Formats: sequence, structure tokens, C-alpha cells
Amino acid sequence: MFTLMEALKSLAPWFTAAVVVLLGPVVKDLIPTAVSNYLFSIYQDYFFPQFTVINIEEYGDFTRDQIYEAATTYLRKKINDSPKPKRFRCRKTIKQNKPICDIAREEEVIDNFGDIRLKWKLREEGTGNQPHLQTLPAKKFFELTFDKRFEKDVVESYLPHVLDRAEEIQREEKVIKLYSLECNLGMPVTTGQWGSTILEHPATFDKLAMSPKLKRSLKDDLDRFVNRKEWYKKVGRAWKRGYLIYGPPGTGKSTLIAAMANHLKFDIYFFDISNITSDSMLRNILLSSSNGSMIVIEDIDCAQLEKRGEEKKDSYYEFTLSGLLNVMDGLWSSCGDERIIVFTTNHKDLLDRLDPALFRPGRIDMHVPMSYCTMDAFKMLASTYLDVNEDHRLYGQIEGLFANAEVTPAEIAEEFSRTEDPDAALKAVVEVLKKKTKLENATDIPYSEKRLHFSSCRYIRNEKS
Ligand SMILES: Nc1ncnc2c1ncn2[C@@H]1O[C@H](COP(=O)(O)OP(=O)(O)OP(=O)(O)O)[C@@H](O)[C@H]1O
Repeated sequence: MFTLMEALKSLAPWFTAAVVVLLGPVVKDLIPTAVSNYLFSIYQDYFFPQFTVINIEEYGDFTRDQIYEAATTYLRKKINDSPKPKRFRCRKTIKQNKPICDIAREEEVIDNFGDIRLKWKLREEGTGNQPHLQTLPAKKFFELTFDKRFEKDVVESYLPHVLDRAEEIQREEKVIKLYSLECNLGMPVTTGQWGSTILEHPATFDKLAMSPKLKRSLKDDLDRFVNRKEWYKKVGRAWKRGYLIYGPPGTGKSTLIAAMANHLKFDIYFFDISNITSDSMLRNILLSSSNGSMIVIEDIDCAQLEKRGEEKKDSYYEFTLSGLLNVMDGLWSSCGDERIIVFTTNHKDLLDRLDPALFRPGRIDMHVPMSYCTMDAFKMLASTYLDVNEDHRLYGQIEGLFANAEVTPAEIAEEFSRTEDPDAALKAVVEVLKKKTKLENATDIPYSEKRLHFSSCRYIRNEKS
């Protein structure tokens, strides 16, 4: 529909001609030239704006252009959130839960940024009728048109805004992936090629049963880390952070890793250190991990990592501690991407045999103990599994039993999964705790059988025995 302003604009050329013919000589005598030129330029800018067109091409120097990619994401969100253009294209893969709609070729999307009105159009330039070029793919680019007066604002403020917003959207929409050497079906682990699957682990910090204080400080630490890109650059440090998560089996180490990945929207690269046969294999697999990822090395206590200077030259395992440290310092320092490394162990006491250099700040920045169930953690699990949010009459008894028996959150979770009746579930926990208390107090059972500290160092131990 024609607005009043558009109607006036369409009459403007006729109006201008009339003014020039009728009033031109009078105006020339009455108004100084400089003033009349100024007024005329305002009039012209308003009714006959001059446009600037910026072309943003898909490829520059053989790599996909960052602004083009950001614009695709930014406009996708625009057309999903606002009235869509007449034509757009949608696609969906089996793993996506909703269709993704993109701007179609030759279609326009209007955006407003402060006082600036911008028009985006996706164009494609074919190879025309030049037969020698016809095998080349068509060149795609965005045409961004706006009032010439805003050139500086568009380049200095609007385009950076598009880049920032696209990064935010990508983070929000990111599908988290779990990479593993074992996932690479059909390929032997020793090729060092990652296979991946979508991580659909529902763990979140809210549902995690652990000390509330520790949980808060870990969450704050992660948030501070991801928001400090400029700080790391300023102080000349690699943008990486290391965590050591330790605790007995079933205390939630893997659940915590999934919660960290979900919180940061980081991919997880998981590998069993006993599959790494050489430093070069380690370097290659770490180099092929992406930015914004968490590298998880489980059961570090099982690693064949001799202390520096004590490496055996003839060892089958050419993978050494120095190799690991070199990769952690060298590789990550040079690529400038944000990375987190997480080591886990069930036996922190066994780490003494590893070089302390591995655990100094800068390599491992935070130690995270995961413990047997405490009363706070127990209440959290009762709230998650059974919706018990008030104090329960059995809580006093359970707290008393916790003083003499060690039970993991996994064992409690298992009891809570058996029934939805809170009274029955809590009674079952009381029974488990009583049994454990008897076991702990019994004198005729060897210590090793009292604790189910089964070793996770499967490969190494078996090999040695
Ligand atoms: N702290 C916890 N908070 C919530 N759930 C937990 C916690 N610890 C364990 N669980 C529950 O127990 C299950 C097993 O826990 P998880 O695999 O995370 O333990 P783990 O310490 O990594 O064990 P392992 O050392 O044997 O790998 C989880 O799927 C989860 O349901």
C-alpha cells in the first residue's frame, strides 16, 4: 500500500521542476548561494537519497567469508522471528528438531538498525554464456543496500553487530557433539580419526547433586573463562583452562562433564588414554578438535606417563608425559581457540606417581572433588527424582546413617528410580544405609571387600599382570 510519504516522494520530481522554474530567479536574488545550496542538499538527501551497495561474497581467498556466514545465520533468525519474505527456503535433517529457513535467492529482507534502514538480498551470479567457465559453481553474494549517508555507521557498527549477533545465535542453536575415537565405526582406533554423535545428555548443573558452594564456584569459573577472551589476549596467555575431577565411581564425574558441556555449549572430545600409542597420534587428534571444545581424558591415573626425564626409550607406549605437556602448552597456545581440558580419576592418591608438572596451575587450574552423598546432595536428588521439596520425616534417620556409611549418588539415584512413591524410596535408602553400616562395622570382612573400589585401570593392570 502506498503511504502518504511515498506518494509525496513520487510527486517530488514534478514539484522540484515547478519550484526551479517559478521560484528559481527570486530565490537566487534573496538567499545567499551557500545557504540555498545547503537547503537544497538537505532536500535532495531526503527525497532523492543516494544508495550505497556493499557486496558480501561467499568465498574470499578460497575460504568461506566470515561476514557472509554470519549474515546467513543473522538473516535466518530474522526471517524466523519476523514476517517472512514472500519466498524463502526451508530444510531439516533427521537430527534437527525443527526446520531451518533461509532467505531465498533474489528475495529481500529489510532490517532496521537505529535510524538506518537496510535491505539484504541474496544474489547469485552465474557464469553467463562463457562456455569455459560453465563448470564453475555460481558465485553467491549478499547485496546490502542502504542510504549513502550511513556508510561509516554500517561498516563500523552494523556489520560488527551482525557478526556478534550471529555468534550468539550459533551458540544458542548449537547441537553439542560427542567425539570419540571409538565412535568412528569401521575404523580402527589407532587411526586417530574422530567419530561423532549428538550429545543428548540431559545433565544440568541444577540437577547435579554436589556441594552447592563447589557447584557455584565451578559455574562461575567456567563463565569467567568463556567471557575473558580479551583478557587472555591482553596478558598473553593461551585461552584454555584445565580441570581435574576426582572421586570414587558413581559420584557423578561423567554427569558433571555433560553438565559443563551443556552449560557452555561445548563439544566433548573424549578419549581413553590407553588407546594413544604415540605423542604424534595425540598431537594429531588434538589438532583436529574444534574451537569451543572440551577434551576429556578419563582415568589419568591409568596412564603410562613416566615422570619427565624417566621416559623409557624402548617402551611400546611412545606416548609420554612430556608429549602431553608439549601439546597442552604448544598446540593450544598457538591456535588461540577456547579450549578446556578435563582429567578424571577415581584415585587421586595414585596421581603422586605422575609428574607434578602436569597438575600445576596453568595446566590444571581447578581441582573438583566429587564425594560420596552428603545430606545436601541427597536432598537435591530427592527433589529431582521424587519431587520431595520439604523436609521428610525420614531425613533425620538418614542423616544419622550417613555418618557411618558411604553411599554414592549413583546408588541413591538407582534406589529412587525404582519407585515413584517417596515414602517407599526413602525407606529403601534407609535399608541400603543400614546394610552398609553393618558392613563397615564388621570386623571379619577384609577391608578390600568392604569398599567397592573396583579398579578402572583395566588395560594397564591386565597387561601388567
Ligand atoms: N552427583 C550426582 N548428581 C546427580 N546424579 C548422579 C550423581 N552422581 C551419580 N549420579 C547418577 O549416577 C549415574 C552414574 O554416575 P556417573 O557415571 O556420572 O559417575 P562417575 O563418577 O562418572 O562414575 P565412573 O567413575 O564409574 O565413571 C548417573 O547417570 C547419574 O544418574
